[in-house]
Amino acid sequence: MASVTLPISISEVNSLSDEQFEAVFANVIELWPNAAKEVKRKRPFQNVPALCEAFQTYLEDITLEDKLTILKLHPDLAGRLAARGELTAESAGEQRAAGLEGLTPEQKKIMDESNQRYKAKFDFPFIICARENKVQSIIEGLQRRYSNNKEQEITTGINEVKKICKLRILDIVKN
Ligand SMILES: NC(=O)N[C@H]1NC(=O)NC1=O
Repeated sequence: MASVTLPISISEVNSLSDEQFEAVFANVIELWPNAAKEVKRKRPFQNVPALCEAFQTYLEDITLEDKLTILKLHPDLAGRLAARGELTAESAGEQRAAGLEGLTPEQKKIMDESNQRYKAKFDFPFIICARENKVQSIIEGLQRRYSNNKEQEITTGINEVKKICKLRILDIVKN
């Protein structure tokens, strides 16, 4: 497969082979290449917003089971994978942008405890679009959203996945 040099334009997106499209958009939803397999069939796209919209619609239309699987594929923020350097490149960049690499020991303890408590209640990790937040708003979100019910948190989590997805697409395709 010919490699693709990023970023690309929307007309280049429309001209990619199916295989190239799947490879380029494989991780716009964390560790969920199935989305690109579906969305490639919706080509051609008029513009970048239409491409983003197709991924958002995909996320709305999948089964509850797939939504839960997607939520569970996300790494904890400032968690074990981050400490081991085992995040995807995308997630590592997002966590860095939010300032999560520079937590004080006290903030790290709060994050660890709050992440654990959240996961014990909902059975999936706390998800927030890190690039639209900073350490303080992430910690506040973790604590505030803990009091929601599971249905609310599935909806909120998937909405955050949509924001993460859109920013990842905008890193790939120039507007
Ligand atoms: N847990 C969680 O929110 N993880 C994600 N958030 C984000 O912006 N990138 C991620 O991997």
